[in-house]
Amino acid sequence: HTPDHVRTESEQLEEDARNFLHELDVKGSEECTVATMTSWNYASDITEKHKKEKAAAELKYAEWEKEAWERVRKWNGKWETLSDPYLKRQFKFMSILGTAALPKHDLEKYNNLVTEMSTVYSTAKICDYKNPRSCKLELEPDLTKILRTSRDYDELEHVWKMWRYNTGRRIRDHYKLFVRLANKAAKLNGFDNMGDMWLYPYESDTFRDDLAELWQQLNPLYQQLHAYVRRKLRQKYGEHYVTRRGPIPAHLLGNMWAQNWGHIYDLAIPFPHKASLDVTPQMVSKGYTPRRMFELSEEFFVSLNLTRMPPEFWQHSIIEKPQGRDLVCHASAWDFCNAKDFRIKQCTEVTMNDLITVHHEMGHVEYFLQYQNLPKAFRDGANPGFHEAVGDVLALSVSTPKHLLKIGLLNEVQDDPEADINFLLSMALSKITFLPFGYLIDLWRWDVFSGKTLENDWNCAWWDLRYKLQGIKPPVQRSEYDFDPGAKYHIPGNTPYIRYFVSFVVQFQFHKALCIKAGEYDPLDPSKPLHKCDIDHSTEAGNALGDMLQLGSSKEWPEALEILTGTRKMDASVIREYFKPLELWLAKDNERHGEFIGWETDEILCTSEVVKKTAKSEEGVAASDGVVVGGGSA
Ligand SMILES: C[C@H](N[C@H](C(=O)O)[C@@H]1CCCN1C(=O)[C@@H](N)CC(=O)O)C(=O)N1CCC[C@H]1C(=O)O
Ligand SMILES: [Zn+2]
Repeated sequence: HTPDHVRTESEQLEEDARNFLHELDVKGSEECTVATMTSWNYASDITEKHKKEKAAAELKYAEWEKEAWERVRKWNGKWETLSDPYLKRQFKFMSILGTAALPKHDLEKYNNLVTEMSTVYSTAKICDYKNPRSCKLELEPDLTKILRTSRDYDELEHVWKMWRYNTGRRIRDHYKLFVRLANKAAKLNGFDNMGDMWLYPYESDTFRDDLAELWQQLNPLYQQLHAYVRRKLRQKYGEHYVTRRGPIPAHLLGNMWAQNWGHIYDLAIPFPHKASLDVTPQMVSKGYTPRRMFELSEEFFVSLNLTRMPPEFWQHSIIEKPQGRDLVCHASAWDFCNAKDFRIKQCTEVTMNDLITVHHEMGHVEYFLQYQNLPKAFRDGANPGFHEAVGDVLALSVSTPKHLLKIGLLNEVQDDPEADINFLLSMALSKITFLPFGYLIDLWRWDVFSGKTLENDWNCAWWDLRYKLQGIKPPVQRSEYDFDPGAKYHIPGNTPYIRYFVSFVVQFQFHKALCIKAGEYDPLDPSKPLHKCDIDHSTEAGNALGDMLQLGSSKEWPEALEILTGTRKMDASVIREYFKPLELWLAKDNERHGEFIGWETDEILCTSEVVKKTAKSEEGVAASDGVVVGGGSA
């Protein structure tokens, strides 16, 4: 036998590879902690000082990434011969350098553009419609509250228009430079453009086709819901504003981007004499606080035998909007790469919608916790869509009337077909309405990165997609003077978006698998339909979910999906099964009202000219100059 100190050559190579990767892993995590901390400081307190510190830290981190990448490259030709797939996969991921491949001055410009666009978005304020002297309204909580609660057509139009005037329009030129530098970085990484580089984590060369197929399967259900909601909005606002066969004006849907129509549930509820399922009033009357909302979410994870939040989480998270300073209020979850410090930053309001967002963000942290001991190269979702799905899966259980009764937010559950339709409609107003939006954001961006959409067509290409997929239109005509994509966080924030579309499909596949494990769903038992399942306190379900989350990105996502659900493919039939009773009801209801399914228009939604509007005509200019325009009744 060979003495144990004499290894074969391949065993020696494997031993060296392990030591090499471990050393990079330790150093990489330390560098990541420093960079993340300065990013947190900027995002939670936007000042010149924090911006500078963040810019410096980003350059320093890029230097480390470049050094690590050059050391990995020295293993080219060797790492591919390793027998252990776990090691090979780490080398594969670490062979992609990212934007750090840019020359330093380009990278500095790129980073500053992203920070500048984010700052414009996060600090934008507009003048109040009713009181044009007050010009300090912010997106959170002011504008989201108006979009949620106002039923004043003109006030909604003012807010919708002015938000875009003070955000998207102001970063259009930044974005031009950003796209060029992003594509330069992509090419340095061997990709044709940044859109292709963004799809790399999905490890599939049929990914775009698979997405198109999913949308085809889901579009019919969306069209039925769209027709039904259009009728309800026509009843509310009149045929002049909401026509029988036309697209829906985008500012009437309860949300600044028309991505979630949950806040117009009161206008659309099918059976008004049945209990409303928006438990916001109960949350307020029971004295819910943001802290209580986070603890409620944590309790759900713990009831599934998943991991509790560490002390640092409660110590350092920001869960209520701090007063007296600018910050990025858009909710986010943070992993500080040290298996200790995990945070959420959220300007939480006491509403049901925010309770769902709390679960969404906590889902990210739970994933961070489940894979915290993996090598850094594997500390990601199996694909980015999986990361977006974790919290939403739990929220599917929390949203059920049965669960809301359990936690005292409903005092009775009516178990009858009409109550069922009311519930399914409330779910569809956030889950089905989101699908075309979740798909089109990166359809637009992929075409921008690939050059298929030219700079002069950016805004009208956006409205083509918004019209074609969502069946909505801008309340006022748009032009290439505007840049409406820039009014949505993820564009200035440079966060890919297709992950959310993937999540909204796979979260129902996860839900179904977990409900079977929890004994809460049985396809053959009509008393246990998928939409009534609540997995809370099921350790079988929790352990199965945990087993998948612990893989991080160490396995290709079809394998991770198979471990949990038994299938290797994204499958739209599960979300359609969940909403089946509603789909049948909508088809009948639309038929009964002779509703036109789909939309058409001969309006020009967006002109390709640059129609420059003078500031006066656009802004609710302060009354100090005596002329109040666009501000409604003085
Ligand atoms: C409210 C939520 N904020 C994002 C999220 O939580 O995904 C934030 C901002 C961008 C990335 N991000 C993170 O927190 C990441 N660090 C998570 C990770 O680690 O991958 C969000 O943007 N959502 C939720 C529903 C649809 C979409 C929207 O609101 O349009
Ligand atoms: Zn998310």
